[in-house]
Amino acid sequence: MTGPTADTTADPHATVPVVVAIDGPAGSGKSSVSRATARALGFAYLDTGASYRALAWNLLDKRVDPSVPDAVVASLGDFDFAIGTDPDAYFVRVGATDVTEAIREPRVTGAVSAVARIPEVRSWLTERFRSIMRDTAFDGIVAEGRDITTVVAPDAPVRILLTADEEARMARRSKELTGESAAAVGEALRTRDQADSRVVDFMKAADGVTTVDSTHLDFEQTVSAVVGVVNDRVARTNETTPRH
Ligand SMILES: Nc1ncnc2c1ncn2[C@@H]1O[C@H](COP(=O)(O)OP(=O)(O)OP(=O)(O)O)[C@@H](O)[C@H]1O
Ligand SMILES: Nc1ccn([C@@H]2O[C@H](COP(=O)(O)O)[C@@H](O)[C@H]2O)c(=O)n1
Repeated sequence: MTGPTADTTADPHATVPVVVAIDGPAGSGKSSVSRATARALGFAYLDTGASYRALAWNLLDKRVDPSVPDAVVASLGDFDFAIGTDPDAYFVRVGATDVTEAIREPRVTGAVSAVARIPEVRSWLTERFRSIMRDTAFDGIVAEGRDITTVVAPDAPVRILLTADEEARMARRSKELTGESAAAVGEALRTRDQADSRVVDFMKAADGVTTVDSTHLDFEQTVSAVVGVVNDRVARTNETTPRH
């Protein structure tokens, strides 16, 4: 299915990719819902958290301490990572190593916030994200993370805060991580949100950002709600964009 496209003002025959920016706290459904939304719209999907995770994985692999900013920044020079943006062919690689699964391990999750709070890391990755969004061959791209609506793509035509109350998020995460106790899963989720929200505010919607609260929605209903916001915002953007 082909999704909506945004008109450009300069050339009526040219289109720029529609950027759908989605932020939210841990376990709110950003990755799974964004990927399903991208699939439904025929768009690309950019998982920015996976890039922060890949960097944390690389540091642990090279025995660099993620809490030492100078060492982390120095490692960026030879940080060679690639991420798949086709929602049907998702992968994360560091050099020749496929780390798609490894970056979800608790040891990486436990290290990632320290890495993400370093300003040089944020600006280095932000540039990568912007170039991936700009160069996509798809009609649009759904990019999800913590600062996409506010820092990475504040001018995106569609900006969404995807949220759910803490109880629902903890329950969903616990279901996935069957090897860990619900208490440990809940504590890890809360600690990470607290650390991350000292760096960027993803708990409340910035001006112009639409909130989708999935607390009382199942997965399919949440995807439909997000697709509905995209179609509505793109239709409005096209109505108000002058044609030449
Ligand atoms: N509306 C929903 N109802 C039930 N389960 C859901 C819903 N939305 C997402 N989920 C499930 O919740 C779990 C967490 O979702 P997901 O990993 O996409 O969250 P996330 O926001 O990307 O988390 P993190 O930031 O920690 O990576 C997944 O198992 C997903 O399938
Ligand atoms: N835009 C973003 C995305 C992620 N982070 C940091 O990465 C961690 C992992 O993200 P997940 O979405 O995969 O859970 C997250 O805890 C943040 O520390 C970020 O800072 N900005």
